[in-house]
Amino acid sequence: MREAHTVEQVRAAEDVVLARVPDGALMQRAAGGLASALADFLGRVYGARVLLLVGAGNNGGDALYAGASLARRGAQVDAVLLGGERTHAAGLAAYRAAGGQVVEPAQVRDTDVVVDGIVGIGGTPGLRAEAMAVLDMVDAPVVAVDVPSGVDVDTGETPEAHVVADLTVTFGTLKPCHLIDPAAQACGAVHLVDLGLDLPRADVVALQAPEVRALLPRPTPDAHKYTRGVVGLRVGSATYPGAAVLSALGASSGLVGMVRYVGSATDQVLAVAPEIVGAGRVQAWVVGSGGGDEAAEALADAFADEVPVLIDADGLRHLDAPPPVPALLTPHAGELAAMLDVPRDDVETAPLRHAREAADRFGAAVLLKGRRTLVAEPGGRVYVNTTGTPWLATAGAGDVLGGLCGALMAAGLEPVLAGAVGSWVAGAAASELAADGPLTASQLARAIPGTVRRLLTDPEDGPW
Ligand SMILES: NC(=O)C1=CN([C@@H]2O[C@H](COP(=O)(O)OP(=O)(O)OC[C@H]3O[C@@H](n4cnc5c(N)ncnc54)[C@H](OP(=O)(O)O)[C@@H]3O)[C@@H](O)[C@H]2O)[C@@H](O)CC1
Ligand SMILES: [K+]
Repeated sequence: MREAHTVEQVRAAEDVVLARVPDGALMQRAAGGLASALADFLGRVYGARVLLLVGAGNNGGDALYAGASLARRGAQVDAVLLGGERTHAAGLAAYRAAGGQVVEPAQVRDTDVVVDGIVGIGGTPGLRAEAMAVLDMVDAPVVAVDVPSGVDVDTGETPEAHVVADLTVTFGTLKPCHLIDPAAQACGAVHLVDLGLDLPRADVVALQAPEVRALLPRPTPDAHKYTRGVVGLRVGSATYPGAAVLSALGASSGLVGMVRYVGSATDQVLAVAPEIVGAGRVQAWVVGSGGGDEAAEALADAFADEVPVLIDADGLRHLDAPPPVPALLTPHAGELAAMLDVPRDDVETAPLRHAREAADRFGAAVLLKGRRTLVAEPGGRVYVNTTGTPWLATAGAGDVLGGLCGALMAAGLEPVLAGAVGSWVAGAAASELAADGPLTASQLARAIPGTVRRLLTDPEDGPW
């Protein structure tokens, strides 16, 4: 599992290590990792041109020590000191001793890479005018030190100007900005340098293949269809039968023993999945996708069964109070905005904050769909999904996801984990199917069993 810790958690863990290692040792470790990552990024060191943008704090110190290391190995390194007098003194001395040059902004030359050491976890969001001016002058790939300067580290928000990096080399642990959009998009690839920190439990995490594999329900040797769980679908409507079909395909990925369908699209559902049966006892309901005006009644019927419910799309419109059963709500940004009565733009610029707020307000797990889908539990953890491809932004993919997550709930996963595992599997299936090309929602649903099989047999070897 990848964990993202807050600035406060990182500082506390660093303090413990700083108290027991010699002065500067932690920064040397960080800068050593940064220098190696820069060497890998450049492909060569001798003769490579490197431009350091050095801010006033320790982030600039990291850049200077890494620059010194590259200069000693024959790189031509220039540094612009944006912090003036307050530049990290020991880092600057080491840098000069290694042959690194200090230049004025006006002297900035063509370079092979820009190293953003403007500001790290000690910064406030935004970039100051001088930093922006220098960034405007250069046209080269950017490697960010710890975080892309200017982003909000703890929330992943980008309220002001910020660096957009090709690679971010971070230290000790990830921070929320490395996982959560929109800041995550400004990080480029993320490389973590281990500092040996002893860190507490993180509130922002991203499941990886081994955890997903461990969480996936699988039949015991003596299983029968009822012990594996039965999921019920109250989705689709006369107007939107397709949503029922896609939800049914998502739920029929083989992860539960049986799927039931109750609604007005039975013929269409049976045409694609003849194993689906009608009304009866279930361990979880899926309500809402394409439900139109039928969704209100479907929701009330589902609640009456007192089993966990996944509520999507039209079902969310009828939710004005916390659901009376354990629930997973699966809005996209527009639906979440309506649930919280805020503009859609607010949700898109601050997805973490709004997913958490909705989870608290509705007392339910909230899965906010997006490039980086978030699954928040009330007052607790947020799971960030890192699988998937931009091609997954296609009509009906949400219906498939709803069916899949509902099946996982029926199989016994608690709502937040059903959301985290389901979104991981759907993203992984999309990547396997079409990392670089188009896919449709029905193709996605049909790809899920194969992805699950590969994950169960060889978790280290997928394209995830
Ligand atoms: N702790 C450790 O042991 C280790 C820490 N490590 C490294 O240290 C970094 C944290 O260093 P830090 O605490 O010195 O803060 P840092 O991020 O450099 O910035 C603070 C300075 O920036 C300024 N400033 C603020 N906002 C600004 C803005 N928008 N634009 C421009 N300037 C702005 C602010 O000054 P101000 O001008 O506001 O008075 C202040 O002087 C961390 O990210 C990692 O890289 C590693 O070496 C591993 C070991
Ligand atoms: K930085």
